[in-house]
Amino acid sequence: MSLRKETVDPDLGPDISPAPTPGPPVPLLHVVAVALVDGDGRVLLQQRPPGKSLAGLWEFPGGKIDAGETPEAALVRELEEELGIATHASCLAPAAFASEPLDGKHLVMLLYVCRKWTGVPQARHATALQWLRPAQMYGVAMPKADLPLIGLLDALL
Ligand SMILES: Nc1nc2c([nH]c(=O)n2[C@@H]2O[C@H](COP(=O)(O)OP(=O)(O)OP(=O)(O)O)[C@@H](O)[C@H]2O)c(=O)[nH]1
Repeated sequence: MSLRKETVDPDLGPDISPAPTPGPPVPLLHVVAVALVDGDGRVLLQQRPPGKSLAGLWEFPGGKIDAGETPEAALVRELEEELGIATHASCLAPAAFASEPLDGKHLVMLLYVCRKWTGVPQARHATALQWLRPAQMYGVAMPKADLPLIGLLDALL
């Protein structure tokens, strides 16, 4: 027996979303990432290195949030580790998020925008770096979770 109440909102119409299916809980993978924006409105992408999952794809710098870490602290740490640049939590503006199944888990990725940092980004972990305007990202090979973020950045920046 379905416990769902069948309602028809006159403005929204019937709720046609599938009933939630009971199943094992899905582990969430909490990730932070950033659109670093330069003075010309271009955003930094880095290429995932061979040997890592999704190798060869272009992504926003960032990584997993460690246990006990705030998202902002994780991003400041990742930017130092991956690119050798320094920024502050106060320079990270929440912008968008991605939610996508990934390798048996469910990725929840918080995307920030940052326009202020010190140092010149270096590819310490990535194969390569490139600066692109959001409109130029539509043809770039990026992780599936990132694709809805391109249009959002295009509208935002
Ligand atoms: N940084 C980043 N990760 C992304 C993006 N899109 C996306 O699906 N991911 C996924 O989010 C996860 C981030 O993990 P990661 O492996 O980069 O994290 P990490 O730097 O902590 O690496 P490590 O655990 O190997 O040390 C990966 O599964 C990656 O594929 C993105 O735009 N940026």
